[in-house]
Amino acid sequence: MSSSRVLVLNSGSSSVKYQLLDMSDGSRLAVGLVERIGEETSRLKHTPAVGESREWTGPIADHEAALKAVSEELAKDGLGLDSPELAAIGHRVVHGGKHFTEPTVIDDAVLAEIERLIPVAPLHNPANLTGIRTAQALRPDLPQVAVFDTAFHTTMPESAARYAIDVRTADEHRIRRYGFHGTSHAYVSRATAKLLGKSPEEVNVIVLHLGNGASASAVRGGRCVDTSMGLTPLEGLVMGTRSGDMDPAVIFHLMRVAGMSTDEIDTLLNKKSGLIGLCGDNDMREIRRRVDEGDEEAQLAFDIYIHRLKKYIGAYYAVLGRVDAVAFTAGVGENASPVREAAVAGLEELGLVVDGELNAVRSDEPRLISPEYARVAVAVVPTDEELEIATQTYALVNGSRNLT
Ligand SMILES: Nc1ncnc2c1ncn2[C@@H]1O[C@H](COP(=O)(O)OP(=O)(O)O)[C@@H](O)[C@H]1O
Ligand SMILES: CC(=O)OP(=O)(O)O
Ligand SMILES: [Mg+2]
Repeated sequence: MSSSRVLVLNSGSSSVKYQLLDMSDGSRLAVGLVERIGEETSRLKHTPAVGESREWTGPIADHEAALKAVSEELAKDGLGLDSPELAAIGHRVVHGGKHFTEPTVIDDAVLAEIERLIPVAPLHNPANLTGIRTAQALRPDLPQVAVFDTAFHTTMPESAARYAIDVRTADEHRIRRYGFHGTSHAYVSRATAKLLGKSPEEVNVIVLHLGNGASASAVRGGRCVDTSMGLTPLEGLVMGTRSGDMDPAVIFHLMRVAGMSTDEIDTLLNKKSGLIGLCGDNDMREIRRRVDEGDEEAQLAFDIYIHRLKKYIGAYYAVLGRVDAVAFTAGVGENASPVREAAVAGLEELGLVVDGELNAVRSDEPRLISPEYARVAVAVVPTDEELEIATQTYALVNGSRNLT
């Protein structure tokens, strides 16, 4: 029997997203999500390609229990992890440091390196590790592949990757800018070139990945030359719950003047800042609803979000020199037309214009939202991290690296 199926696991801090794909034709056999892991009201939603979606709510204590529940759901559709048709399991791993520039078959040394990087990705790498270990226990015979968020950004020049701090201290503690969401930036920059009818080598693209976590990247001819996240996924844009850029002296001030501990400040900046810290909501739908009702707190949060986004568009325009396209992606970028409109408003002199009618269209397809005359294409390009992880995983276990 041919084995062309790949299971992709994207384990987040309190969720697991998964997809089972048949790589002979790229079709999805099942997709699903377990959220609120560790709470009493964990929720599993499983959607097979054939048949109805199933939902289940109840306590799922940890990522190990979540994966076992996923495996049971798959088995009900005859798609269990014991299937001989499964070729490999692909895992999203958020922090791969400087070392991992390519998808990698996981062995003990790879696991040890992912574990060593926990201090710089405390929300993400532990969940990724549990996902890998549980999957290994269920199918010890199968290749398990790690696809790193950081890999696409390893092409950044030193001038973009280094912080201007003492070189010896930085080297000793491996402090540099790694960047994240790389799988999405890679996929979306290639899909944007395709939308323009060009090859990735021919185009310069600014990718704006705006989900709950958010990051921007500058991609020159298919290679990342700068990105907004740094040592950890805290730097850069305003996010759902993370502050993004700020004067690092804010931290000393909070320690000295507010008497806060390191852990308290970590929680403040990662979980209680960004949109939720500014207005109490981190969901852009809710923020726009409040803005439309004249809520000033929500309006200010929106304005701060847009101001930062616009600064990065300008910065990456300057880094690239010539820009062929600006691509919006992820939950906010794909759905929130007011964010897209506001982010490029006033940038006509840079060749950036959004057409109101095109921007209002709702679709799952990659599409242009700039008028034909515009010098720079503005596009909405849905990301598909799971498909990209499956493609890279399958290519690696099959010995070919041809990505489309
Ligand atoms: N229709 C919509 N309008 C505005 N924002 C949306 C819409 N749908 C989703 N979002 C935003 O997308 C976010 C989630 O994006 P997603 O890319 O799934 O993030 P993550 O992978 O980080 O969980 C939500 O927090 C919400 O703010
Ligand atoms: C790296 C990162 O921020 O990921 P996510 O958006 O999934 O939290
Ligand atoms: Mg995401």
